[in-house]
This record gives sequence, C-alpha cells and structure tokens, in this order.
Amino acid sequence: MREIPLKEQSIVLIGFMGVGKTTIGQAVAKKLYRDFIDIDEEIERRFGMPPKEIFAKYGEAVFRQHEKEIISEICHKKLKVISLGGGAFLQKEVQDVCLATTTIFFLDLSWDSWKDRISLLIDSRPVLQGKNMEEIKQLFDDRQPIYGQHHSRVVTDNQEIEEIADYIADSLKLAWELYA
Ligand SMILES: Nc1ncnc2c1ncn2[C@@H]1O[C@H](COP(=O)(O)OP(=O)(O)O)[C@@H](O)[C@H]1O
Ligand SMILES: O=C(O)C1=C[C@@H](OP(=O)(O)O)[C@@H](O)[C@H](O)C1
Ligand SMILES: [Mg+2]
Repeated sequence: MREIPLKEQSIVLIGFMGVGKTTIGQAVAKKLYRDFIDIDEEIERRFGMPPKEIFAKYGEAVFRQHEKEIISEICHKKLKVISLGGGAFLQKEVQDVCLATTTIFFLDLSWDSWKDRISLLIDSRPVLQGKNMEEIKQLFDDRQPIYGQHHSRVVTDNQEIEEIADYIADSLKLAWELYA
C-alpha cells in the first residue's frame, strides 16, 4: 500500500487511561479543522453499550478484539484525529498499524499528577475496578513501556487542556512545513 503523506496522516493520541486523550483529541481536531474519532465511543456506538458494560457482559478479550479491528479500519482513514483507549496499544497489531499509517502523540502524565484525577475515572474505567492504589500504580508502571513507540511525546503535568492542544497543533504545523 502507498504511504500516506505526512500532512494527510491521521493524528493518534496514546497514553494511560485518564491522561486526557479524549478531551485533548477533541480540542486538537477543532484546531486543525479535522473530524474527531474516539475509539471507545466508536466501540460503544457499534455495541450499543459503553466499554464498562462490554467488559462485564462479554469480557475484556471481546472488547480488545473489537478495539483492534476498529483501530485497524480507522487508522487507514486520512485527516482524522483519533484518540485510542489506554489499553489499545497493548496489542502489537495496533502498534504496527498506527506506526505505519498515522502520526502518534504520547500524552505523558506523571503518577503524582495522575493519582489526583482518580475520582474522575474510577466509576467508568473497568480496568481500575477492584484494585487498590498500589495495584493501580503497578498497572501504571507496567503500561508505560508500551507507550514508548510514538512519534512525539507531550508532558502534560500542570498543563491546561487548551495549552496541550495548542502545543500539539502548533508542532504539527511546524513539522508539516519542515517536511513538506
Ligand atoms: N490537562 C488536564 N487538566 C485537567 N483535567 C484534565 C486534563 N486532561 C483531561 N482532564 C480531565 O481528566 C478526565 C479524563 O480525561 P479523558 O479525556 O477522558 O482521558 P482519557 O481519554 O485519556 O481516558 C476528564 O474529566 C478530563 O476533563
Ligand atoms: O486502559 C484501558 O485498558 C482502558 C482504557 C479506557 O479508555 P481511556 O484510556 O480513554 O480511559 C477504555 O478503553 C477501557 O476502559 C479500557
Ligand atoms: Mg478516552
């Protein structure tokens, strides 16, 4: 398949759950006049239920299979901004298709900042349920290496959503100019 020119590639946001992929992705899409796709919302639309219910009713493996298929389909679309779920990059096929077809930003939030956000996340994220803080920290640490494969890393500690989205949009515009 022909390579997608840099400027036309979809932008993909990765990182641990709760770092802001969905919120920041929406803001970046607006700034770049692109369509926004959130993979969790896409799975929810197709299943007719949110990830938490899919996990409870069908199990994580079914969720991951659909997640992989949907990402493989959507990454080939041009000019989108796509936010993945935090566990999507656990799958090698997802890493490979995203690296080959899109520009990937890793949203990097420290554990100290992340743990202050837990009350916003605990009810809706099935992967966190039933875990104590030590186990969640272990999951956070275990997952960091999977985000090592990216094209650009953005440290998001103490940054407002709009500031992060501006940074991503501006750095993309610069890269498009430099590599045109
Ligand atoms: N930079 C930020 N500063 C403060 N709150 C944020 C920031 N980014 C995201 N949030 C909040 O954190 C929560 C999780 O954000 P979300 O975009 O759903 O993350 P993800 O998609 O990575 O799981 C939301 O309530 C969101 O408003
Ligand atoms: O990290 C994970 O395994 C998950 C993260 C969630 O997405 P966010 O990263 O957008 O919270 C969602 O895909 C599901 O609850 C599983
Ligand atoms: Mg999200």
